[in-house]
Amino acid sequence: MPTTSIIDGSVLEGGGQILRNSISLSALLGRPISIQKIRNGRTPPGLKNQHRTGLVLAAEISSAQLTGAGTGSSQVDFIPGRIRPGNYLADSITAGATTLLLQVAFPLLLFGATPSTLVLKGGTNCEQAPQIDYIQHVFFPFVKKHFGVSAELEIYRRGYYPKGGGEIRVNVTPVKSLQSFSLLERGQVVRVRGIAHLAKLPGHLGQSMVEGAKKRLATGGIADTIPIEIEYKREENDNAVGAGSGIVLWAELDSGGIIGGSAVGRKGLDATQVGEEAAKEVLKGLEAGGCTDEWLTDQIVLFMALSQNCEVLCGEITLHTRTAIWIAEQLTDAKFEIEEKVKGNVIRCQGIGMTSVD
Ligand SMILES: Nc1ncnc2c1ncn2[C@@H]1O[C@H](COP(=O)(O)OP(=O)(O)OP(=O)(O)O)[C@@H](O)[C@H]1O
Repeated sequence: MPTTSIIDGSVLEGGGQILRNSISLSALLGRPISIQKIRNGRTPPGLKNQHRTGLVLAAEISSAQLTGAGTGSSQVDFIPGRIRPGNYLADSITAGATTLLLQVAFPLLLFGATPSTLVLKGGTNCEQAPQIDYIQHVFFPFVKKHFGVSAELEIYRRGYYPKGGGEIRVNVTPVKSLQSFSLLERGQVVRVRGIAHLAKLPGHLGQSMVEGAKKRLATGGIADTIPIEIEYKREENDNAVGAGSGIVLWAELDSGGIIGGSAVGRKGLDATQVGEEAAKEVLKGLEAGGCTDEWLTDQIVLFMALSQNCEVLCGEITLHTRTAIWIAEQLTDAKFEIEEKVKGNVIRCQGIGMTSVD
């Protein structure tokens, strides 16, 4: 058996991402790990329900021996076995983000021998996590186009904070290996698209989010020759557990890049402001000069490490991105390099060229 790698969960961002990325890599490489000082950068530290659910799901998929994964725990040990593709269900019970459950499980199923299906229950549109529409319209299109992966996502029911109760289904088609790519020109904005969604709230709030977003995009420099297409959708009352709202926008670049921005409705913030907030994020992402926004950048690091040779012009390099790079370099032989440009930053990765075993 390979020796156990010790991962310090308090390093850099010190949050849940360290767990998810290191568990995914451990399972894919068949390398036992012990993660210590879990979420030491957060208050309170230790495992929350969402993280625990993700760990259990990853352990199921990779036939792993998982110990210490109780709520609040500061150390888990994970001894991975064989990755078994199949149909999996995970329920965070709370409004814990389904998208973060996906983040830990998706890379494993991508390298399975046969297709898999994930049914994930919990929050679909929460703060501090990608909204499900971000995964559908920013993350998946990007990884499909550039890494050559294939996945279909259906949103059955939206789940908002605090009740959760959402449900998504993801069909994953496995790959033999990930494509390499070079994306060094930001290019021009072709169009901005978006979705405003709400449940158990008056329908006009959807319209206000759209108006707020459009107005802010226009005053923020999106030329009136660039199409802005934002739809809004109100869930049927019996198709949502709790009330909630939000909006996800994305600017499509002719280079193949995508810049997302989003906001979730909350008390004290009117719907127009929710739309404006999401638009401001897109404008900030565009201003940063990259082909990826700050969140997409940290989310593709693991894929870059598993691919052979990638380089991408990114916007802001966040602590999340630096953390993802740190984990990848701890657990794999991938080598990353960041080059600061006048506008944006190029991340280059000499990856490990992972191939599926079967
Ligand atoms: N607005 C957003 N749009 C897209 N992705 C987001 C957004 N906010 C956060 N994310 C993504 O969600 C992930 C959050 O990681 P983080 O370590 O903060 O996780 P966490 O499990 O919520 O843990 P913690 O509670 O420890 O912060 C990152 O991959 C980040 O890119």
